[in-house]
Amino acid sequence: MTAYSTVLQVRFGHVDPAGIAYFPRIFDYVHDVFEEVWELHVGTRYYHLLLEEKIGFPLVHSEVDFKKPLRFGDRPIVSVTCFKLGRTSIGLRYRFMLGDEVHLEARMITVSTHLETMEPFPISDEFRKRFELLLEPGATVASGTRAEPTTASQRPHP
Ligand SMILES: CC(C)(COP(=O)(O)OP(=O)(O)OC[C@H]1O[C@@H](n2cnc3c(N)ncnc32)[C@H](O)[C@@H]1OP(=O)(O)O)[C@@H](O)C(=O)NCCC(=O)NCCSC(=O)c1cc(O)c2ccccc2c1O
Repeated sequence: MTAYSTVLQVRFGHVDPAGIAYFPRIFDYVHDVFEEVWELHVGTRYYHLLLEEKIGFPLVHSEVDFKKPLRFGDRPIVSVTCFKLGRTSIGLRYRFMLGDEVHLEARMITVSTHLETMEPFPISDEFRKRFELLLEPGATVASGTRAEPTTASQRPHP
C-alpha cells in the first residue's frame, strides 16, 4: 500500500481563542487534501470534474477522532489511504501527523454522483485504478470490481 502524503500549515486565522484549530476547519483541511488527491494522485482537477464533467463526490459519512490539538504554526503531514472502494463510494482515511504522533484521524465516505440529477453512479475504472493504489490491507472492496473483495473479519475499523 502507498499513501498519498502532503503537508498543511495551521495559519493564524485557523485557530480559536484557545489557539487550537477549530473543528470545522478540520473539515476544510480534509476537503483541501481531497481536492489535492484528485489533482496530484488521480490526475484530474476536482474543479474540472465538477464544472466540466458535472461529477461530484458528496460526503455521505464522516468520522473524526481528535487525539491531540493542532496549533498555529503546526505543519502536520497528512497521509491518505483508502479503507473502502465500493461500487459508487470511496472511503478515505486522513491521518494528521506531527512527528510520530497522530493528532487527528478522519474517515470520510464520498459517493460518485451525477451533479445534474444527484444520482450515484459507478466509479470509472480509470479512477478506481488510482484509488486501488491507496488501498489499505484488508480494505473493503466491492465485489465484481477490479480488486478482490475482503471478508468482514479482515476489515479494519472504518
Ligand atoms: C450522495 C447521494 C446522492 C447518494 O444517494 P443515496 O444515498 O440514495 O445512494 P445509495 O443509497 O445508492 O448509496 C450510494 C453509495 O453510498 C454509500 N452510502 C450511502 N450513505 C452512506 C452512509 N451514511 N455511510 C456510508 N456509506 C453510505 C452506499 O453504501 C453506496 O455505496 P456503494 O459503494 O456500495 O455503491 C445522497 O446520499 C446525498 O445527496 N446525500 C447528501 C450529501 C450531502 O449533502 N453531504 C453533506 C456535505 S456536502 C459535501 O460534502 C459535498 C462535497 C463535494 O465535494 C461536492 C461536490 C459536488 C457537489 C456536491 C458536493 C457536496 O455536497
